[in-house]
Amino acid sequence: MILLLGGSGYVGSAYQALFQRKGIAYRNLRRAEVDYTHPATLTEFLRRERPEFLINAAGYTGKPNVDACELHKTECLFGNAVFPGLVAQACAAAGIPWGHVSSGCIYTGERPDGSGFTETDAPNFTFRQNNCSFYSGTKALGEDVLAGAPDVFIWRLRIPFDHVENPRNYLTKLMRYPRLLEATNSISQLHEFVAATFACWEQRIPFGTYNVTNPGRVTTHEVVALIRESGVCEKDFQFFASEDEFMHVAAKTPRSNCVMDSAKLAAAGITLTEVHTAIAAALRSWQRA
Ligand SMILES: NC(=O)C1=CN([C@@H]2O[C@H](COP(=O)(O)OP(=O)(O)OC[C@H]3O[C@@H](n4cnc5c(N)ncnc54)[C@H](OP(=O)(O)O)[C@@H]3O)[C@@H](O)[C@H]2O)C=CC1
Ligand SMILES: Cc1cn([C@H]2C[C@H](O)[C@@H](COP(=O)(O)OP(=O)(O)O[C@H]3O[C@@H](C)C(=O)[C@@H](O)[C@H]3O)O2)c(=O)[nH]c1=O
Repeated sequence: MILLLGGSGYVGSAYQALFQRKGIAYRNLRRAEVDYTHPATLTEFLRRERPEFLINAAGYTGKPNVDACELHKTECLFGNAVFPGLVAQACAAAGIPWGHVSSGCIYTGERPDGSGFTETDAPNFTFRQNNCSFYSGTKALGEDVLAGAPDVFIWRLRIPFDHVENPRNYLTKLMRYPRLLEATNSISQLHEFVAATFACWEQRIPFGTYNVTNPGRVTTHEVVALIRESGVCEKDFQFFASEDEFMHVAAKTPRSNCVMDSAKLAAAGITLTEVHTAIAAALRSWQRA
């Protein structure tokens, strides 16, 4: 049995859909049922139920976006930085291997030579640099807390999108925001992300940190062009003149926009679709809410 934490959330729901499609036995544990954020409760549960693998898709994101984390710092720090450490302790005590959903939003920009950040590059959008949102700072701390933990995958998801209209879906966001920020990003097709991360366990690739983004990079203008070509939304998309204007008008805290390199995962034999192709495919099978 696979134990899923946070399975009722946006990312967790995609894991549930994957397991149901593949006929994999899993259990979605909810805090309301068993308070898995309480260390002794989680350890006891793991020792009793003995899942073969645990996926931590629980965390604090802020809704509708990370701006909300600036107002809920205690929950954000606990959910993203303290809680992963508690899961690590419980899994180590019970001898359960596991995977943690982290975020690529602990980077900004690209490498000095223009290439994407690899897993060996230190995050540069963190409390250490004092340039980040509270959310990104806590996600980077969560990775710090897990440094050296045994038998854990750290999977970096970035700005998820798929074919289903949803306020959390990047494509929906771009269609609904009154004005857009021009940026270059590596992003993750949500269903490819959950399939690729579970494949890490199924194929028993080495534990460690993996960037799980669709290969390549895409600009906001390119995504908008794909949306318009698809016919899903033909509105006249408006852009901010600069990041300063975006920060002044639409955001409370800086956003991570960054390019990531997913070659480590590919070298382990797990591949995702090239990013423009994946966006076009999502738009081709677009499902309205
Ligand atoms: N959505 C995104 O854009 C991205 C998300 N991520 C990461 O993926 C993980 C899941 O995100 P997402 O699915 O969007 O989040 P959601 O808010 O949709 O779901 C998170 C789930 O986590 C559980 N949970 C446990 N502790 C907390 C807490 N302190 N605060 C809030 N929820 C908690 C809840 O489940 P219950 O109460 O039922 O147990 C909740 O349903 C997070 O770690 C996030 O940082 C990474 C990159 C991008
Ligand atoms: C608010 C806003 C954002 N944007 C841009 C900024 C950025 O490039 C992109 C996403 O910004 P948002 O504010 O929607 O999303 P944000 O909350 O920053 O999204 C993040 O959520 C957390 C949970 C993560 O871990 C990230 O990977 C990412 O998905 O949209 C606009 O173009 N216009 C807007 O009005």
